[in-house]
Amino acid sequence: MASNAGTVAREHTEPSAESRKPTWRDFYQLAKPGILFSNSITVFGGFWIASGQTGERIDFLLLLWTLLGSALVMASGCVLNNYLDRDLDKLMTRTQKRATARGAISPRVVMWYGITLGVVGLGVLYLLANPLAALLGFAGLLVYVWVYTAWLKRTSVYSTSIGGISGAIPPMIGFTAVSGELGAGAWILFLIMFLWQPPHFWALGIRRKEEYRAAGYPLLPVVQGNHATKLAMMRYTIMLVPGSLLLYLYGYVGEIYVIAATILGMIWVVMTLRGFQAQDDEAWARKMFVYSINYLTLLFLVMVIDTNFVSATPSIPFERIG
Ligand code: HEM
Ligand SMILES: CC(C)=CCC/C(C)=C/CC/C(C)=C/COP(=O)(O)OP(=O)(O)O
Repeated sequence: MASNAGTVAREHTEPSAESRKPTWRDFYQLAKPGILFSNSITVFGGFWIASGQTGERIDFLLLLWTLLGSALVMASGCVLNNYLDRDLDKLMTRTQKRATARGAISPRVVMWYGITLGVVGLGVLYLLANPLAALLGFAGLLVYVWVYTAWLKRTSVYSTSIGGISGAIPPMIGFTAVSGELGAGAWILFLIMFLWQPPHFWALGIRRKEEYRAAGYPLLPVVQGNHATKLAMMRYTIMLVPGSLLLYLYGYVGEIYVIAATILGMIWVVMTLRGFQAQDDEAWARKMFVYSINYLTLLFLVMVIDTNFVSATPSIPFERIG
């Protein structure tokens, strides 16, 4: 199936000499900047709520190093993901313009670009944050590049859920950069991100099911169909509501967060339920995908605004203290 589709895709999309020329923009895009930005929001969230528990000033220099180090490590993961997926990325409209799929940059250069980003990023985390933050970065990289990209994405319907472990690590990096240990807050943020990712990705999977099928990826919508995928999405969005409230139960955030997280989560559950009556699954899935990103951004925004700062030291920014 995959090889037939591949022949068809290649016939229509053989890149011209012009499209083969690499640009600086290609190198930038290989790091998947949109995904880096959202993941950095979660690093920031982890850093901020851990800072709330220390009773000390926010260490803005440490914040800067943590954001830089984690962004470099995540960029490394994205570049290496593009490197490893360059054959199948040719077969999907969504991905075939990537420099790796067009053959615009030599695979060796891309591989070394990814490795360099990773080594520098892990070095920044190790030397300027702490060894635990670096270790988590390394674990995230390993899961994303090796377990998800090189292994499960091509072979298993469980790739999305297990790959979600890597996307749940960035807020833990932010948290441990401050605390130096894996406190309850780190695990709760892990849980929130772990539950958020499958509905985020399956929305896209339903919308682009035929592309994924043609490329040969055993994604849930491809293997079990839209209905089974909607049921699975519902399980995750429902669990996300109580999951997100654990931050309040453990004293990291206040009541404003509780109200916002409940409303945001319930909207997502209702949207998921509406999927069972949708006339047009692709249109519904597009809305679900957009909402997943808005949900994540708003949840972390409110989390940061309503962080409980345990100390009444007036030097803490925004005076959201005590
Ligand atoms: C198992 C984990 C994940 C999978 C499989 C996944 C999959 C994807 C895919 C395939 C796209 C491309 C959409 C397109 O080109 O139309 C995408 C976009 C996006 N993802 Fe995820 N994602 C995951 C985790 C995350 C995480 C952890 C974040 C952020 C915290 C995130 C944020 C985004 C954002 C902001 C976009 C849109 C921007 C862009 O396409 O550059 N994703 N995701
Ligand atoms: C600490 C660390 C390194 C964490 C990794 C964080 C990270 C980059 C999470 C995002 C996961 C993601 C975008 C998966 C999509 O890959 P895909 O291959 O399904 O997407 P594609 O088809 O667009 O390439």
